[in-house]
Amino acid sequence: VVVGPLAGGLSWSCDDDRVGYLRSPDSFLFFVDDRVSACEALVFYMANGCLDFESLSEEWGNIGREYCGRQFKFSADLDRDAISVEVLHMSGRKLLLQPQVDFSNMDSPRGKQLLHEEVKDHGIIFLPKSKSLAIPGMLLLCCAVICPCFRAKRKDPIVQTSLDKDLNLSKLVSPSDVSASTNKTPTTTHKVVPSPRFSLSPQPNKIGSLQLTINQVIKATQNFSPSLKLGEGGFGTVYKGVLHDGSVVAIKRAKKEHFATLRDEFSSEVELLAKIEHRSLVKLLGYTEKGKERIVITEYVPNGTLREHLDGLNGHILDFNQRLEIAIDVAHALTYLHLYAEKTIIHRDVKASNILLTESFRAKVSDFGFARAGPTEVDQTHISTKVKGTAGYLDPEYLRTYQLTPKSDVFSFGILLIEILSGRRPVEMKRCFEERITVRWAFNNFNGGRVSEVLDPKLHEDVNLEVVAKMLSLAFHCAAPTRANRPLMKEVGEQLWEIRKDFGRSLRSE
Ligand SMILES: Nc1ncnc2c1ncn2[C@@H]1O[C@H](COP(=O)(O)OP(=O)(O)OP(=O)(O)O)[C@@H](O)[C@H]1O
Repeated sequence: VVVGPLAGGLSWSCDDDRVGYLRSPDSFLFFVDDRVSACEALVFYMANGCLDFESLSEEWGNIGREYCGRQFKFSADLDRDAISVEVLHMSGRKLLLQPQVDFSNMDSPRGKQLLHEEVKDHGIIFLPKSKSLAIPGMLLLCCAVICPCFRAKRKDPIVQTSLDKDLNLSKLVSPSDVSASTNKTPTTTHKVVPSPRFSLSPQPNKIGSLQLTINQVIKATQNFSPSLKLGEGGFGTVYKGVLHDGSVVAIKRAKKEHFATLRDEFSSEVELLAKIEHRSLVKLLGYTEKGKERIVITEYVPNGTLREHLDGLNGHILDFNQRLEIAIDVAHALTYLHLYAEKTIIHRDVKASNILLTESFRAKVSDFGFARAGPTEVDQTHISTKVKGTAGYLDPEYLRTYQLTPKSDVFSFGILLIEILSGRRPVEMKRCFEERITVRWAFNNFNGGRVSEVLDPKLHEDVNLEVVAKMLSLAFHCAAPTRANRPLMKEVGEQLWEIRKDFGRSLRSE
């Protein structure tokens, strides 16, 4: 990705790369061959201590250069053994690029935490110069740049088939499915301590509030009538069911032919669903098993999937406000799963076709077939498990290391946010090469100041572009290649709330 040295410039080594740069009293220019990866490269080299810190002296302080459509200001703080990179304001994107992390008191516990955690925020990246932070070489960069293509090559992403079902990816599946690990990696810092605050554990012998016999299920679905079929997923077929009291439910029937392999997923879904209760999560109502039938009964959500609505299949185009509300609902649902359920729950398959919409276009996250309980011990940073999820939404770090944390959901959410804004699927193979990987295409447009290009052309309204830019910026933050650089889901929700306020203000000032 990085080529150099430049004519008349300098260069240094970073793993296998030679990093070229030019510097003058007032400029600092990296030379890379790919605009998209340039910022990632910069962050990567800094994170790995590959910048030539030794030659970094006072004279290097406060030098800047417009770069990637942004203005980076480098400041060496040799006393603190650290370097900061500040993104300066650019016209038109002032708010977006405002520093969001206050480093004024680096001696505070939070300051120390930042110093040691290698935190990147929108406005400032503050990195210790210690090389102990070294992250496995170019893999990180590859994840940022190549990984979307990597996924696309393996599976036609238009099909959006779950990886677990994708034979091409079976090689990626770790033999150790459930081995919890307490191994720490230098980049893993957010420990998840589950709070029992909203524990809603059912009786062990009674899952859900609705106990139906198989015969009642057959009656409710008119013997699994095709006319009541709502859809089909990897684990089974979903039917609309009408109970004797007239209430409507969704009934998911496991496919018999895959029953043996699906048993785990089904029971995982049932166990996890039974423990959660949130308005933006599809509620488990009951579970029935008899012989080779496994039936999950959930709340019926009547208005189709988010993906269908983005495609305009229901004859209705979601307006910007509805899209923002949907993003907020999903963020809240995931925050609940990560923080407030009895155990930390990682959904692992956040995508537009797993977001169901109510009649008033509020979102409910569904499909817990891949969901896993997250780390349970305080010093446990991740669990090691098979890679499961859907091509295009998969966290590259999880794909590479098999280490699962709630940040994998954050990555998928970032991809989903771009999907919500653009209407495009994460990978669209029928488009020209530059536009196939939606996150990359969006990032290019964003950096080129062409925010409006990213907006779904089906949206027939004038949306304040600063609001769109903020949402995009948040999406890219979520989809950072390494989990340490992603926000927590709770923070994502908080930022979306702020964006909603801005959006409201922008409407009032029109
Ligand atoms: N609770 C529900 N209410 C209404 N419709 C539902 C409900 N659950 C699922 N559906 C419909 O059934 C379809 C299949 O759902 P399911 O969760 O089994 O699979 P999927 O998420 O589409 O695919 P996969 O499981 O392979 O990722 C959904 O796309 C949706 O249209």
